[in-house]
Amino acid sequence: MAEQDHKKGRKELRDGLKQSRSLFLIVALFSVFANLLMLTGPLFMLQVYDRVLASQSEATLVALTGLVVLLYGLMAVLDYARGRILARIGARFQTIFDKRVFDAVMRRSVDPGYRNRPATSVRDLEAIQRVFSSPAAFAVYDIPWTPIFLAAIFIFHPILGWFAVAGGSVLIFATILNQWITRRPQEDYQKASAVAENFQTSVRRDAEVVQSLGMRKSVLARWQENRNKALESSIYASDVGGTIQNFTKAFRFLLQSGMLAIGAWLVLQQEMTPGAMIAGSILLGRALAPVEQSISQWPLVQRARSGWLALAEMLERIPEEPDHTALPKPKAKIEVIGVSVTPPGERTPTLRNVSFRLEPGQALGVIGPSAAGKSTLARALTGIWPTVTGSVRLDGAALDQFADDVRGEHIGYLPQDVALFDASVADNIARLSTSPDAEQVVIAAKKAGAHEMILKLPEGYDTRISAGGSRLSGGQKQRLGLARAMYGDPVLIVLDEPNANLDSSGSAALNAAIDQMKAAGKAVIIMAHRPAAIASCDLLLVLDQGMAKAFGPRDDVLKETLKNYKDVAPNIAAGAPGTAARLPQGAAMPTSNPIKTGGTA
Ligand SMILES: Nc1ncnc2c1ncn2[C@@H]1O[C@H](COP(=O)(O)OP(=O)(O)OP(=O)(O)O)[C@@H](O)[C@H]1O
Repeated sequence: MAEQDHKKGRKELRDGLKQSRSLFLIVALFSVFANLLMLTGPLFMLQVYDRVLASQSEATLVALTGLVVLLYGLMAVLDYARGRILARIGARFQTIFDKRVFDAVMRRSVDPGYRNRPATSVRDLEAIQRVFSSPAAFAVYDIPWTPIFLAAIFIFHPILGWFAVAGGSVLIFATILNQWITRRPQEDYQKASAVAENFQTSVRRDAEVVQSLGMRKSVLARWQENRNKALESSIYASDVGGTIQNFTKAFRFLLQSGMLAIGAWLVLQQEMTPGAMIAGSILLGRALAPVEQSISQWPLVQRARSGWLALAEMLERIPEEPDHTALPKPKAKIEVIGVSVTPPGERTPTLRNVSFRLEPGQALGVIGPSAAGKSTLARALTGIWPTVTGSVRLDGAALDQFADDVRGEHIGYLPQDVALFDASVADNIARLSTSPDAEQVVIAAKKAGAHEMILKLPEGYDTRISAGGSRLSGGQKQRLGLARAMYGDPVLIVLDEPNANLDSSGSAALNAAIDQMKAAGKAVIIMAHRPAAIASCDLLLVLDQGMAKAFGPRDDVLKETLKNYKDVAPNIAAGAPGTAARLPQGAAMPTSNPIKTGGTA
C-alpha cells in the first residue's frame, strides 16, 4: 500500500487528532520544561564536583541538594501530567473514531468480498490509542532535544561533543535500520495472525458441523498453517529487532564509558574539570534516552503505523453516510423499475432488468428455481445491495433517500439465514434497540404467531439466546425472525423463504401474519419455494436466471407457468406446506410458452 494513497482517509484521521490540538500544545510546553529540568542532574554534578568538593562547603551542598529535590519533584509532576494528557489524547481519538470505524466495518461487511476477510479496523484504532499511553509518545516530544543536549556537550569540550554526535548518529542509524528491517515481518505477522483468528472464529461458529463431519484434524491443520506463518514472521521480527535492541543497549553503555574515558583524559590534560567530565556523561545519557526508547517501543509504533494506513484506506473507501432529509412515513407503494443488481465485488449481474409494482394491501410472491435471483432481489428491495441500473422506490422515494436506520424501520426483512444475536428474545425482536418498546415487542411477536412459542421458553421474552440462536429450533428461529421483521410497524416486509423451517401451524401463522399486514394496508414480498408460502399472495413474479419470466395475478401466472398446476393449486389454496408440490423449478416451466415479463400490476 503506497503511503501517498488514501489522502482523504488520512486527512480524516489527522482532523480527528487536530481536535486535541490544544492538548498537544500543552504537552509540548510541559515537554520543554521537563527536558530543561533534565539538565538538573548534569548541573548538580558539575556544582558538587567543582564547587562543593573544591570549597568543602557543607552549606552549599545542602542548598544544592534541596534545590535538586525540588527540581526533580517538579520534573516528576510534569512527566505525570504529560503521561495523563497523552493517554487522554489517545482515548479521545478512539472515542472520536469508534462509531465511524464500527459503522464503516459494518457497511463494508455487507460486501460479500469483505465479509470473510479479517476485520482488524477496531484493533487498528486501539493500536493507535495504545501508542499515546506508551513511552513512545514521550519519545516523540523528547527526541527534538537530543541534538540540543548533544550540542550542550560541546560547551564542556568539542572533542566530547564530536564523540557524542558520532555515537548518537550510530544509534539513530540503528533506529532507522530497525524500522526498515522489521516493518515487513511485522506486517506479515499481523496479517497471518488476523487470518488465523478469523478462521478460528468462523469454525467455532460452525463447531457442530466440524464435530459431526470429523473435520477437526483438517480444520486444525489449516488453522496451524496460518498460525505458523504468523509465528515465523513474529520470530524473525523479534530476532532482528532484538539484535538491534541489544546492540543499541550495549553501544549506549559503551558510549557512556567512552565519554568518561575521554573526559578523564581531558581532565588529565587539564582541559576540563572532573565535574564537566561527569556532567557530560550524564548529558549524553539524557540525549540518547529517547532514541533508545523509540527502538524498544518500535513494535508498538509499527503496529500503530500500519493501523493508521489501514484505517485511512477503509475510511476513504467507506465515506460517512450523508445526512438525509427526513421524509414522512411512506405508504406501502413499491416500484421496481428496470432493476439490475450485481453482488458487490462481482462483475456479472445476478438480477437483470426486473420491473414490477406493488400497491398498499398487496402481497407478491417471488418464485423460481435455485439461483434464480430471489435473494438478490430481496437484498435490492431492502437496500443491502445497490442497484447497478434502475431503481427501487418506496412511495416515490429511491431507497437511498432514506438513512439506513430509517429505511430499516420502514422495511422489515427476514433473511434466508435468520441471524439472531447474543441477547434476550425481546431484545432480538426489538432489533437490539437500547430503548426497546415492550408493548411493540409483544405486538410484533403476536403478529408473527410467535407469542405462545416465546411464552413456553424458560424465561419467556427474557430468555437469553446466544449468537446464532443455538438454543432454538429452526422453526423457532424463523418465527422470531419474522417477529423482528414486523417490529416497529414497517410498511413493507420482505420475507426470504419464510416457511423453510415451519411446520403446518407455523405456516398458518405466517399466512395469518401476511393477511394482517395486507389488511393494514402494508405490502409483503415473499421469496418462496413452497406453495404454502404464496397462499396469501395476490401477485406472482417468476424469476429465472436473474430475469423476470412472468408477472401478474397469482393464479394466472401459475396457470401459465406450471405444468402441474392442477396438482399444486389445492395446496396453494389451502396454504399447505406440502413438500411434494414444489413451485416451478427450471424443468417444470414450459419454455415454449411466451411469458409476459416486467409487467405492472
Ligand atoms: N454473495 C454473493 N456473491 C456473489 N454471487 C452471489 C452472492 N449471492 C448470490 N450470488 C449469485 O447470485 C445468483 C442468484 O443467487 P440468489 O441467492 O439470488 O438465488 P435464489 O433464487 O435466492 O436461490 P435459492 O432459491 O437457492 O436461495 C447465483 O448465481 C449466486 O451464485
